[in-house]
Amino acid sequence: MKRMDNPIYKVVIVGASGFTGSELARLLVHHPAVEIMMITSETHTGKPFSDLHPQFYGILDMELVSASAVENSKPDIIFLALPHGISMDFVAKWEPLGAKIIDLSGDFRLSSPEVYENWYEKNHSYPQGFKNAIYGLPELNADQIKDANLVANPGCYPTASILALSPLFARNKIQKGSVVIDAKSGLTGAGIKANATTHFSNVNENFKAYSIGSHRHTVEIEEQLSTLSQNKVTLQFTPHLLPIDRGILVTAYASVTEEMNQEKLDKIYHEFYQDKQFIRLRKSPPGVKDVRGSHFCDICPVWDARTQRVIVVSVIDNLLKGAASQAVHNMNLMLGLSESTGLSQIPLKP
Ligand SMILES: NC(=O)C1=CN([C@@H]2O[C@H](COP(=O)(O)OP(=O)(O)OC[C@H]3O[C@@H](n4cnc5c(N)ncnc54)[C@H](OP(=O)(O)O)[C@@H]3O)[C@@H](O)[C@H]2O)C=CC1
Ligand SMILES: CC(=O)N[C@@H](CCC(=O)OP(=O)(O)O)C(=O)O
Repeated sequence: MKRMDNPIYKVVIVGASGFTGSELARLLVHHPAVEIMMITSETHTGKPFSDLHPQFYGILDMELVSASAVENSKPDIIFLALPHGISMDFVAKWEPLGAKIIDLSGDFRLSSPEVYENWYEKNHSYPQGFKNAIYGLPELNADQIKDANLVANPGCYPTASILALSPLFARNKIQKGSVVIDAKSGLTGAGIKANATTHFSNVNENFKAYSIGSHRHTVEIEEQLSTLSQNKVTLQFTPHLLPIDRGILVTAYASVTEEMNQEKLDKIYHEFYQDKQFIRLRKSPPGVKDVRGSHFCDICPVWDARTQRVIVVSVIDNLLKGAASQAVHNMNLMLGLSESTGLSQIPLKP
């Protein structure tokens, strides 16, 4: 039920036929301060949304329209749930419309077009966009997000990795060059289109690393942790593909710059996240099902006295805290709403 005493903001989901687009719809359909005014797809224009995503049958049967219809629609918020390399053209075209734009792709997450072109190995068609884009990780950037007109929603692996290590980097407790991030993602991280890598028989009962030493999320994590610590951070990041639908589990390893013990480590994490309602600090290592379907990031920092290293485990749902619910959190901040509006889902377990 929409609250009629609140303004109802009009939102558009561009790329609603995909995984993050459909998760955005699931969150926004019951969000008390917004109305979904338009959902777009180029491939499925004219079809009811619930034909593509039958979980919405009788709930959101609205027809998908071409993205070109956005120009005449005067939305307040535009979510771009599009592949990187595609979003940038829509941002360039639609910034003058005056709507606030939340881009779920990687097109504006990095510090400059040059860094983007280096890691994404393609030209950037709208370098001017970098000037206005704010990195949309609410736990670190809430104040800037509130005033932003263009938010670059973080990548899924970077969300889990940055949140796992931020308390230590913010206090400059990490020894230079010591960080190793071992990350595992469920298959929906690869988007809705099947390919050889995501073919059932290549994934089922299988488990493998990919993009070793070269994944584009490496630089996204490095840049954010460098900004936080005001020191240039270089780290190793290795993603793996898990034979599950959704969920990311990160295990991060690091050496520290001063004497440490478990109590001290816990204190650092509790102080850093004390007012962050979607971060849950855990005493035992969390599993991906502990956060599935929710906006939570569960984190368990452990001091390994034998090796004198920190081991931090963090889990998120890649489609939610790693994408759609993070985008809604950003929207709440941009509209001056309570941060948790529409984000109170309890994780789905078993
Ligand atoms: N999946 C995840 O866990 C995460 C994804 N992201 C990012 O979010 C974005 C969306 O991801 P996801 O939902 O998984 O992707 P999907 O592949 O599931 O969906 C992307 C949608 O974009 C639309 N699209 C593709 N090309 C074009 C085009 N040229 N013009 C207009 N629309 C187009 C497609 O719709 P149609 O063909 O119907 O037009 C498609 O449904 C990506 O940038 C991704 O990297 C970020 C964090 C996590
Ligand atoms: C499992 C899987 O394939 N994951 C994707 C990352 C998903 C994501 O967040 O990608 P963007 O930065 O493009 O938004 C990958 O490794 O490319």
